[in-house]
Amino acid sequence: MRLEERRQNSAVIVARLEGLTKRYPNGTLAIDRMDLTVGKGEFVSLLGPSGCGKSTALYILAGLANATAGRVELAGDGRQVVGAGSIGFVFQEPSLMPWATVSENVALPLTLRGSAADLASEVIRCLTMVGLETFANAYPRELSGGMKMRVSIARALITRPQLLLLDEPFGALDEITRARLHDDLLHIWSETGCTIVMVTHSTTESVYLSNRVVVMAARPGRLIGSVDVSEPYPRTKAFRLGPGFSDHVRQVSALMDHASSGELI
Ligand SMILES: Nc1ncnc2c1ncn2[C@@H]1O[C@H](COP(=O)(O)OP(=O)(O)OP(=O)(O)O)[C@@H](O)[C@H]1O
Repeated sequence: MRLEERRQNSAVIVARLEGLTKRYPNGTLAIDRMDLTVGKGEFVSLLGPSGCGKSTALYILAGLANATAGRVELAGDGRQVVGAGSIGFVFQEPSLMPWATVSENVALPLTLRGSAADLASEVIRCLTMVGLETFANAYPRELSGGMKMRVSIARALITRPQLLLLDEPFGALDEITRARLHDDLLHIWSETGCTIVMVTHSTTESVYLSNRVVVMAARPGRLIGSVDVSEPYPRTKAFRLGPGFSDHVRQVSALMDHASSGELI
């Protein structure tokens, strides 16, 4: 999808959280009245110190956890239920079935749904997007950490989601693998036109990838500010080395300092 089209689309709302509050049964107030609107085609990062409720917010957005109070709207149509299939989720760990091949792992969401039509070609389409088409018959034990994460991303893409949610997907990877996956994720975002919300701990990662970085603070988990990364795509190594990148990293770091002030680390 072209940038201009993305800008027009971002007026269309894909997800909206209003007054989102989550209290766990043990009394922990994980999120306190969080408001967030995500426009179609956006790449939004949720950043904040450990325990500020990033994953909880993402799980609620995905329909994998319930809010205690507040509203979750998806696709801007006022529905409060998550439309299964229009959301893809990438977990922190690749969480692959060790006894199944790469293809079988990627096919899982469609297999569970019982929709077998075009299964093989859909699997190849997704494996090609992550550069693993020649590993279709391999087993997870034969793959590196980065390749396992690629399989996990391919599995999330198999339902052609409008909204792709990623929970700190690159935290365990080395720097070079991480940088490659950043570029591949941006390519997938551009090719599919999907909307992305990603949880991360990394200020630089959030600035490199996103058009908007939303910063949260802990105890209670809440939103404290956001930075629009108004730098053009495609983003390349030149962007990482340029002044636009460091300016935005400074802005996000200032919010992170604010988010972490008074925290015990
Ligand atoms: N199932 C649970 N029961 C009780 N408390 C929980 C549960 N899950 C998370 N919490 C607490 O809720 C708060 C928010 O947790 P969450 O995992 O959403 O934060 P996070 O920002 O994603 O953290 P991290 O960056 O460390 O993954 C934390 O204080 C955490 O201990």
